[in-house]
Amino acid sequence: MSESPQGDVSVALYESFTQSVRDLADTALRTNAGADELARAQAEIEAITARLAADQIPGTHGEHCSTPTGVSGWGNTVVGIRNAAAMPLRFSVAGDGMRLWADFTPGALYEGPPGHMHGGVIAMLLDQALGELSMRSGHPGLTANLSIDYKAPTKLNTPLRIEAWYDRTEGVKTWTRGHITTADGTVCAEATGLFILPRWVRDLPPEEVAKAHQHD
Ligand SMILES: CCCCC/C=C\C/C=C\C/C=C\C/C=C\CCCC(=O)SCCNC(=O)CCNC(=O)[C@H](O)C(C)(C)COP(=O)(O)OP(=O)(O)OC[C@H]1O[C@@H](n2cnc3c(N)ncnc32)[C@H](O)[C@@H]1OP(=O)(O)O
Repeated sequence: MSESPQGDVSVALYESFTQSVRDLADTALRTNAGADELARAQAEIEAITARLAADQIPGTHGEHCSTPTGVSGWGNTVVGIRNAAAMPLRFSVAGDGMRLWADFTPGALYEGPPGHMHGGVIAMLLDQALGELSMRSGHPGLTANLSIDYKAPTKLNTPLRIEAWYDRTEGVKTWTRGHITTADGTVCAEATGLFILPRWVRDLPPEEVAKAHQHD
């Protein structure tokens, strides 16, 4: 059993626990249960929440578990394995760090136009993909600019692929690009991002900056 930063809980158990919470959110959205059943379920959910809240970290997971250059990803709203609001995306990264991708099928929780993904959620996923690629390519930074062209409606409950690749670096500025495609290769949205190594990181000793990475 691998140990988490917070104790002797395995990663697999965190993943499975959080997936159950996600399933609850999806089911809560789509259930046809009547008033009595909803009231009973609500009381049970609130009891579980109170039980788990009896021992919890203050603030956010990232604040609690990060160092200046070692960013904790477990609470991340796109990839966080402990974040029930995250899909979560699971990126594969090319050996040279110059490209990454993830396959996913968004469900009802991510709806904007009926039956379609919310444009803000699309932007959020692309921000993460392009930002994570910036880091994986060895040029970490915060998003300074993200530009998105929405080319075709992005259907829910349909297999999609998100992909990001390296473009170029000029000093502290790195540009990456990416898109979301359907199984037949239709591009639903494409993006360009500018990621800047912030001044407060630039002011760290160079050996600290070189260690910038994302961990559990
Ligand atoms: C906490 C992470 C720290 C990052 C590095 C460390 C470790 C990274 C490791 C892991 C990261 C992990 C996961 C990341 C994955 C995905 C996360 C998704 C990404 C996000 O969700 S992230 C949140 C949203 N994001 C923000 O919250 C940024 C708010 N913002 C700022 O924090 C500042 O605004 C900043 C830092 C952008 C710049 O500030 P600054 O003081 O460091 O830079 P400064 O002013 O010195 O400019 C230097 C040169 O950039 C040019 N420049 C500046 N801003 C520009 C702009 N907007 N457009 C075009 N050019 C611009 C200047 O013109 C100058 O250019 P020149 O040198 O050519 O004159």
